[in-house]
Amino acid sequence: MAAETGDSIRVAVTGAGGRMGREVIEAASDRDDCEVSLAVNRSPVDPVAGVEVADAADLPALLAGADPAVDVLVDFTGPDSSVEYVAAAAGAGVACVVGTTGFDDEQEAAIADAADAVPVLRASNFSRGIAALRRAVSAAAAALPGYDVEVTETHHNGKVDAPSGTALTLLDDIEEARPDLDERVHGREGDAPRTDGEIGVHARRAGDIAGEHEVLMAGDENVLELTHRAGSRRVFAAGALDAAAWLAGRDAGAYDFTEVLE
Ligand SMILES: NC(=O)C1=CN([C@@H]2O[C@H](COP(=O)(O)OP(=O)(O)OC[C@H]3O[C@@H](n4cnc5c(N)ncnc54)[C@H](OP(=O)(O)O)[C@@H]3O)[C@@H](O)[C@H]2O)C=CC1
Ligand SMILES: O=C(O)C1=N[C@H](C(=O)O)C[C@H](O)C1
Repeated sequence: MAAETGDSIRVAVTGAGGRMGREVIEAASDRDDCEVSLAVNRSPVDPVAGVEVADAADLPALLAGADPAVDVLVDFTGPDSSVEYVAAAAGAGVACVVGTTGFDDEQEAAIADAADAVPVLRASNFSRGIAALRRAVSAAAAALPGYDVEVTETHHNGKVDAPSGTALTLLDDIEEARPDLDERVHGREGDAPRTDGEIGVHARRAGDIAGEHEVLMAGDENVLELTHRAGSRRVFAAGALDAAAWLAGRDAGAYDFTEVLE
């Protein structure tokens, strides 16, 4: 793998005109282990950090004709487009790092199918801090049976999906540690007393907040608040490129970001 051999991997970026696409391209320009050899976007955009951005409709042909070949595609777009881009990469034998969130079950399955053909690493959050938060939340949930749990996420006012993919991942972790918690209640209004088995879920949208996640656990006169704040989107771009360098050259299959951090 690049990190072990010292070689630089060739990365294709989809959504190159987006918040994260731009961050990934800019972050890659400061690294020795990867270079962006292909960037695409649905709508026309000017070059990003000196990288020309092609029409996303041409991605299959561009991947097939790339010489040298692209090693890893990095995708931070939207669910319907992400499925298309990952299928194009799989068809071209290109590994995929997928950061897009908001997939429905059918779209999740389509992304998973690509792992039959190429290495696929999908993560709702590419920050090391959230990986640490997940471990802390799982341990706390297991250590505090019967406690009430609430999850709150806060993001910039341009975020489309709610709750965040990270919040959904945290909810999965909590429910695995606390099987008695089996109902997700999204917001509250009117006459809405807490019921047994529920986890409250809240999504806030404001300013250009990169991403904050808080898990509250309360019971027996104890209150536990576990919180992660991303200082900027650079955190996620760095993690995604770390994942790309780690994934390049591996066998086809589904991989997890926690493996990259080991
Ligand atoms: N896993 C992680 O660590 C992180 C994940 N994310 C996720 O990445 C995704 C993109 O976030 P962000 O960069 O802020 O979004 P933006 O809206 O800023 O960018 C989206 C980019 O993808 C393109 N795009 C292609 N298809 C779609 C589609 N169906 N819907 C929306 N955009 C599309 C857009 O092109 P065009 O402009 O032509 O529409 C745009 O260039 C989100 O799902 C977000 O949750 C974000 C940060 C970290
Ligand atoms: O849309 C964003 O910005 C982010 N989305 C991801 C999510 O939905 O969890 C990750 C991060 O919180 C930023």
